[in-house]
Amino acid sequence: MQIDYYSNTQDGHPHVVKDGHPHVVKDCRPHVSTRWPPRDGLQGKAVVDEQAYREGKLGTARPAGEGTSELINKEKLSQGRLFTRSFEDGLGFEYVMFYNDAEKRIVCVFQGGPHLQGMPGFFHGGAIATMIDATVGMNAIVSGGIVMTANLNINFKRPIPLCSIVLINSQLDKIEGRKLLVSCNVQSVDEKILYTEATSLFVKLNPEKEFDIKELVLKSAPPA
Ligand SMILES: CCCCCCCCCCCCCCCC(=O)SCCNC(=O)CCNC(=O)[C@H](O)C(C)(C)COP(=O)(O)OP(=O)(O)OC[C@H]1O[C@@H](n2cnc3c(N)ncnc32)[C@H](O)[C@@H]1OP(=O)(O)O
Repeated sequence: MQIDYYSNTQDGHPHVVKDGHPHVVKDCRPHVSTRWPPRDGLQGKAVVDEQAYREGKLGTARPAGEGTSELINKEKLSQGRLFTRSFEDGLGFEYVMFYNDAEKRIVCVFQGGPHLQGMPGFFHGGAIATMIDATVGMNAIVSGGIVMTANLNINFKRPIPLCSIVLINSQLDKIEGRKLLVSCNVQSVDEKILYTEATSLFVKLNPEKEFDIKELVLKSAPPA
């Protein structure tokens, strides 16, 4: 068995496991300790300035002493959790993903809980969008490495009943340089109802940049 992206599967981090054919992507438990951004076990180029992160400087808009407020303080950052793993068991996002490496696609079996309600009795559109982003995002990550969502287009065709089980079928369509185009649909388990369709664009973070995530945080800081 080969473990990608995260070498430590005991620490509560999400991780990707390649396990023969089809490859299986498992998002590990317990979700309550899942943290983002990842700090341990990330293979390859670090995207976070570890020292700055530990010292709580990562989210500082400007160097201390210039009278600027902290964007994100160390304590709050340390409480970070993967959004889809931030609910109590059964109340939020319950899912497992199966990755087929040969076909570059993921099937996600998703059962949302009652805290994802929008219109009474149906899922909130944002919850559906989150699960779509997580699935196409994982497809892009396992296909291309560290990426961020640049564009996500969703057509909601039918409301999805709360607590029902659905399939999210995701497919890598094209890679153009740093851009990965991934499409997906959401269907009932018997594949008779098409609930949602989506297309997405993911961009691989620029390898020329030294601190990608840090730079993004700093760029996003509101004016002092
Ligand atoms: C790592 C291990 C993880 C392991 C597991 C982790 C946990 C499990 C996670 C599950 C998966 C969750 C997945 C969620 C992922 C998010 O939700 S990410 C959060 C939402 N996204 C964001 O906040 C991104 C905000 N945007 C940005 O930071 C920047 O715009 C980007 C996307 C990084 C791109 O910036 P850049 O690197 O400077 O790229 P840039 O040079 O501007 O553009 C590159 C190319 O893309 C094109 N492009 C860029 N944006 C667009 C756009 N919106 N439309 C069209 N084209 C565009 C450009 O035109 C350009 O094209 P070419 O000229 O090359 O043909």
